[in-house]
Amino acid sequence: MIRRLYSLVFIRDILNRKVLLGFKKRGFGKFKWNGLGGKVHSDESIIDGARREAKEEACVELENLKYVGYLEFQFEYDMNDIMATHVFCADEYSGEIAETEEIRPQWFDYDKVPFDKMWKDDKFWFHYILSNKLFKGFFLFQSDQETITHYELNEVDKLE
Ligand SMILES: CNc1ncnc2c1ncn2[C@@H]1O[C@H](COP(=O)(O)OP(=O)(O)OP(=O)(O)O)[C@@H](O)[C@H]1O
Repeated sequence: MIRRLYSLVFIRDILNRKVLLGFKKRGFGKFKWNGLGGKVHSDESIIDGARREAKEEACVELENLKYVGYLEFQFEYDMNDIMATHVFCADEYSGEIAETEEIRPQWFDYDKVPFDKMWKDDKFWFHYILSNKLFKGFFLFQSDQETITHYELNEVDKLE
């Protein structure tokens, strides 16, 4: 079994109850809204990977990242491969959020998150992002990348 490491980052505007999502213009998850993030490189820590992706994808610099969730994704077309995704939140940032060739960033009200244009698992765990709870989950998708065959999801007290 191969576990590949990924980061996924949600920037929150707590005061105005908004969350920043990015519209993916190319690659895996193309034309879906998601957090910022991507593959963790072999020469960096997971949190540094999260910071790097936020900068690369939306030109934003993040200091205080909170580790909030761990998600594993598996697809029936390759049962030997697991996408091990470490999910982070950030409530402050510096720099100016800007569109890049990969991502079009946009703020969404907490109650207008576009779940119908996101990965199908997102609506199961997104409430944890908005309520400051820690979570762990596993989602098995059919090869169409749209149908969830099986999932497990739990709130946890701590993440290792
Ligand atoms: C299946 N259900 C899913 N639900 C929610 N989020 C999902 C996801 N599956 C993948 N993700 C996230 O999507 C990003 C892909 O990253 P990805 O574009 O492959 O990485 P990276 O930017 O390094 O790639 P390239 O530079 O294009 O090679 C990464 O944050 C990863 O955690």
